[in-house]
Amino acid sequence: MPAPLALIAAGGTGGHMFPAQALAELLLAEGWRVKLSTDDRGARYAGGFPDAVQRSVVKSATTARGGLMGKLTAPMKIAAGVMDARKDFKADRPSVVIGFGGYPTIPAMSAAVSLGIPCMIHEQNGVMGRVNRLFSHRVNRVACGTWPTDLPKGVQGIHTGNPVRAAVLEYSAAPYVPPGQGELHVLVIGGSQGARVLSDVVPAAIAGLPDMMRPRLRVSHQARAEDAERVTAAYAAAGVQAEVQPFFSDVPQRLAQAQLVISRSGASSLADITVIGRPAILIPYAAATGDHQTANARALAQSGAARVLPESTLDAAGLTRDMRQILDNPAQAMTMADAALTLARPDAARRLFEIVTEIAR
Ligand SMILES: CC(=O)N[C@H]1[C@@H](OP(=O)(O)OP(=O)(O)OC[C@H]2O[C@@H](n3ccc(=O)[nH]c3=O)[C@H](O)[C@@H]2O)O[C@H](CO)[C@@H](O)[C@@H]1O
Repeated sequence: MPAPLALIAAGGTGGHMFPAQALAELLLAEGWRVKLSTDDRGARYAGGFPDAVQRSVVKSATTARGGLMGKLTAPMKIAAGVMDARKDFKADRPSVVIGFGGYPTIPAMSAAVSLGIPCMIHEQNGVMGRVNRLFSHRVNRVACGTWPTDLPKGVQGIHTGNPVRAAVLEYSAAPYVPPGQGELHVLVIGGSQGARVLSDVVPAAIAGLPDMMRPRLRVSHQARAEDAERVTAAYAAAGVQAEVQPFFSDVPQRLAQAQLVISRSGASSLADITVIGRPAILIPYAAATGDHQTANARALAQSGAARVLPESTLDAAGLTRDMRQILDNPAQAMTMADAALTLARPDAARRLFEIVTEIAR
């Protein structure tokens, strides 16, 4: 008998793909076969998936954003995608279908529901996304990465946490070195696509730190390619050593080394920060659907793991003050790092796997 097949559907941003990758890694380790269904945008984030994961790139409704023509043709594209998925499922006979949200999951989730294949969704955020909402009443289980989560009426969620990649787990609860008299490592990350606001405000805030502190700083700043030059110049002008990249492939190591993290509050970024356990200043993306990044950050703020700065009141001087309160205060930094660890769910992938085995046919 061949090993059971799990069909994982995810797409759009890295935010949906990274937790999917974590579950795929565990399923393979447990002897399952895994197939990933995503669209061409999601496929750009599939590089980290193990080679053993089969890939299927679906026609997705993401093109619905492509102006009036895109909107008019979207229903047809979705219908064609569902038909393709139904055909594939009849041939592949997956034992279970797991959706991680995003438009590219519509074909797989629709096909699973209509063919009666056991299926579940994982919602990463503190407010459930549009596509997951569509299916939340029709799947066998709803797993939640953030807790509490704003779910549609009548939907019961199971708190699993957001699974993190194996590379993050390697540094799970790695000892924290609080800020002292030596080098001070600051990691600035904006999510899978970077964040312009961090490039606008963080270098200016760092330039406002005391003369005695700046030469000791070692900043890793993720900036969009188009912002990289001015960010690099701003750090150089402030006499601060900084590495500026559009995407750091070694974020887990950099997190482990950091005395302080400044970040958006995307679900996986927060999962990484809590699993490794580092103090953070969080700047939620105000335009995220349902303001879910503010909801994501709430538990960290309430437990004292992070300071949360709303974008509407963000300014360089205020950020400088918040940075100093952490970098000048090792005991406070240590307390924040410990509080982050109390929210960690390093076993999130395992919890998801348990639900998978419970519902699989
Ligand atoms: C702008 C936006 O709408 N973002 C959403 C998107 O997240 P988005 O894709 O922006 O970001 P997440 O924070 O969820 O994930 C980013 C991941 O990339 C890693 N990383 C980041 C920078 C870097 O240089 N290298 C690197 O490896 C982080 O450590 C993290 O593991 O989907 C998430 C899950 O639905 C949501 O919570 C976010 O609100």
